[in-house]
Amino acid sequence: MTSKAPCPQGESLQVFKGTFIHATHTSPMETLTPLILGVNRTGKIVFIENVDKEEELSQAWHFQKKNIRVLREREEFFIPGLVDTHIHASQYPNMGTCLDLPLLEWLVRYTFPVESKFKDPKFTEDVYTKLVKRTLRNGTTTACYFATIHTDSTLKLCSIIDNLGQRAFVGKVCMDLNDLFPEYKEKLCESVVETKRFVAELTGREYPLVKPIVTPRFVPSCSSELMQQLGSYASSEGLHIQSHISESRAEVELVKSLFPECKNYTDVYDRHSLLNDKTIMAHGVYLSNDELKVFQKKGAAISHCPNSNISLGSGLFDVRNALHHQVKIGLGTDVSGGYSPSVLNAMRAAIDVTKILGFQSSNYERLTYQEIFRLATLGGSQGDDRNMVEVYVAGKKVVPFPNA
Ligand SMILES: Nc1nc2[nH]cnc2c(=O)[nH]1
Ligand SMILES: [Zn+2]
Repeated sequence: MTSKAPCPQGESLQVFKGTFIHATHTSPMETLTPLILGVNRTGKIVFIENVDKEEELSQAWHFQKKNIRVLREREEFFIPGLVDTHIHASQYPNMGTCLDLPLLEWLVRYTFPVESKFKDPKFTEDVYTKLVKRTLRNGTTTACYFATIHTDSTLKLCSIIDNLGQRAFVGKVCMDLNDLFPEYKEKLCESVVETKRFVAELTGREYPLVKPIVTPRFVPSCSSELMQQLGSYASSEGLHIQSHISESRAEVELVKSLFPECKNYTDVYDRHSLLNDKTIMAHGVYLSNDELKVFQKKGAAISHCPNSNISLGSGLFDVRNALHHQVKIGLGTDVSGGYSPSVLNAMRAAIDVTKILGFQSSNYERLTYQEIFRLATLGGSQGDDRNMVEVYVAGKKVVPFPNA
């Protein structure tokens, strides 16, 4: 996206004029008005300038001023696309239901059964098409998806996303332990081989916007051997990693009992090479300050999933404390632990959570609306190195995260 683009003759453009609102590292919400923006046929922004350049631009780019779409003042405005940093595409059939149990029981009773159904190609195509269309309608232009353990079904999700034009990281779920629902798990070797097949096939398809992400489900579902192999594979290939961490008290206790030699939950992932600057971990409600320091040091990010944390009764994640520790934070809907596929809903839930934390301690520094807007946009894009393009607004270079 650059204002210094060349100006080919006769290229057909869509041109818009109006208020633009965005977030930067130094300002959680900045209103730029009025600006004029041109988009070419491939959907690329070719210029953003002050409106006083309108005449000059219309000559350079050969568009007629009567064709400019002028946004209604105070009613219409542009914002960046919303980023959902944690969503289970495969849990869409359960969305809005089945929220009467805490996490570990909820997984066994409702979640593993629905995910098992994705071995059926017809079911896969039907559900994933509806889900991706729904997230796009809700303004999600980028998403980090969990699919299921089924490789071909997960590849189908990728092709649907590519077709519908969303930007995404997609993970084939890896899990080799599941005593409570043994129909839904893989063998250790199968999980690793299938992850490699998934990555190879997806990479080979060269979708411009859809990339793989290595996805161990969470510590209780993965053997130490599986985590080790996934960690070293992700490192050797430079792949992104996603999982869950410290979502509920019972889960944290379970992990403690499974890995008594580790200092804490974060240490388990760290010892298995799963914590680095390409990692995004969902929830983090019960992370200690020591663990947050490790996140900061490693450059790992947290997906704040407030709707899910409340719906499953997991707890309240303290975003302010994590930001004080300089940890990267984005917002996640966590469908279907969260009952809504909308990042706007996640923003509302994040506001509720910060208010509740404010009720609990009088000197708590609540998040502002503007900071929550930044979490939903720029915050969620921080780990995506594909965003590292030069951005010019009205001829001025914008550096979203100068120190990142
Ligand atoms: N919310 C949520 N937490 C998890 N932890 C492990 N799996 C899941 C899941 O599917 N949803
Ligand atoms: Zn989740």
